[in-house]
Parts: sequence; C-alpha cells; structure tokens
Amino acid sequence: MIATITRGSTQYQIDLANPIDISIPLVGGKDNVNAWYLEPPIIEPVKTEGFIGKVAEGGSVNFNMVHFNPHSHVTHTECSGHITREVHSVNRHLNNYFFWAKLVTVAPEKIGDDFAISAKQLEYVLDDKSTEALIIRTIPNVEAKRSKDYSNTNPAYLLEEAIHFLVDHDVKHLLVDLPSVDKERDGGQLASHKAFWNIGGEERSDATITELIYVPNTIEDGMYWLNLQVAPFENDAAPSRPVLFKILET
Ligand SMILES: N[C@@H](CC(=O)c1ccccc1NC=O)C(=O)O
Repeated sequence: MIATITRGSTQYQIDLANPIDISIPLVGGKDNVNAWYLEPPIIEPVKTEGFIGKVAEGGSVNFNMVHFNPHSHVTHTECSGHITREVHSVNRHLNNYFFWAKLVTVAPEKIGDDFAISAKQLEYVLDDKSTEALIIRTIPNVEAKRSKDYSNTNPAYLLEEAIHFLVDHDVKHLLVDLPSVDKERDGGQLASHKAFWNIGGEERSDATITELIYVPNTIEDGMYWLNLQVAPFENDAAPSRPVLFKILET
C-alpha cells in the first residue's frame, strides 16, 4: 500500500503496510516500564456485588479498570501544560498528526556523575537541515528499556544548551527513549522542558515532547514519515503511539 507524499517539488513514497511502532505498551504489573517512584500500573477486572469483569471467572465480559500514570508507565506525549500554572491539554495542542522526522542515535556524554546529551552531539547528527520532529535513540539501546524501572537511577537527559539548539532549528516535536529530558532530581528546575516550550517568552504551545519510546536496533538512523497521536485524554500528557514509515528509495 504505497502512498506518495509531495514536499515542494519532490515526491516521496512510503509503504503504509509497513508501520514501525516505536511505543512501549502498558502491561499491568511490575514488568512494566516505570519512573518517578510510583508503584507499577494495575489492570484489574471490575468487581461489584454479583459481577466480575472477567469471562474466565464467569463474567459476561472482560471489563478492566486501568490505574496508571502517563509520565511513568507508558510512551507518552506531553505539552507545555506539564510545567505551567495554566492548564494545557496535549489532546488540544497536538492537532497535526504527520511530520517529517529524523531518527538519530546518540551516546550521552559522561558529565560529572551524570550522562547527558550536549548541543555539540546534536550538531553532529542533525547537520544543517531542519526537521519538524527529532527522534533520539540513546546508547546503550537494550530491549530492557521496555521494562526498566528508572526510579532513583539518575537516567541520562538533555542539557539545556542541547534543547536551545533544537529550538533554534525549529524542532517542534522531540521524541526520546528516556523518562525525561531533564535530570531526575534537579530541584524542580526543569530547565530543558522550560527551554523547549520557551516558558517566559513566546510559548511554543504547539511543541510536544514524547518520552519513553523504544526504537529497536534494527531500525536505521535517517529520515522517516512520522504519525504521532495521543490517546484523547484532556491532560498535560497522554499515552501515545509514534509510528514511523520508511522513506522508500525511488
Ligand atoms: N526533576 C524534577 C521532577 C520531574 O522532572 C518529574 C517529576 C514527576 C513526574 C515527571 C517529572 N518530569 C518529567 O519529565 C524534580 O527534581 O523536581
């Protein structure tokens, strides 16, 4: 199922039948990805007087409650509402769903006790071309990222200067396989989040950050067509499923 996308005078082709899902799904229990010191998510059948929402236990339907936090337990996309006094819903602010995206692989640098991505590293991988969406896969890239509990592990993050570099290059949608673009314990500064949304200046309210993605090693760095949508939650963040389509050689 080949689709043609026209950009300026150039035509690109993608195969809609070959989507590359780079989300981490939510599965109830302790093997789920986790961050921010929360208990694992729970998926459990509704039980009321004379009813159980589980067919295997005699119920007429499977009818589960799902207890989770989008920032901790699943690939999620967030808008500036994550850090502003005003309520902003990602479901309203993300209202385009297709973007040109560049996938890059970066090994965060050791900076003191931390690992972080610098502006220089992004300069190196982004070259001169701007891209609406940037997907950062960090090294080491292990399958265990899909079930890791990041709480108290001081995960890698992006330096504020790296975010300034992205904003200068008009990157509107940033996707990372980390739990945050900021340091786990930064005293509430959130410097990279603030820089990305230009808090205090002209807010970049259509910009989004997607965290906790997982890009398998079999997917090559390069340009992709990205479909990014959130589950329709009116909240600062919502579960999302970024899907890539390879640009076919023509
Ligand atoms: N680093 C912040 C905490 C933080 O960033 C955070 C806390 C809970 C849920 C999400 C968070 N950041 C997500 O990007 C702090 O130390 O206060």
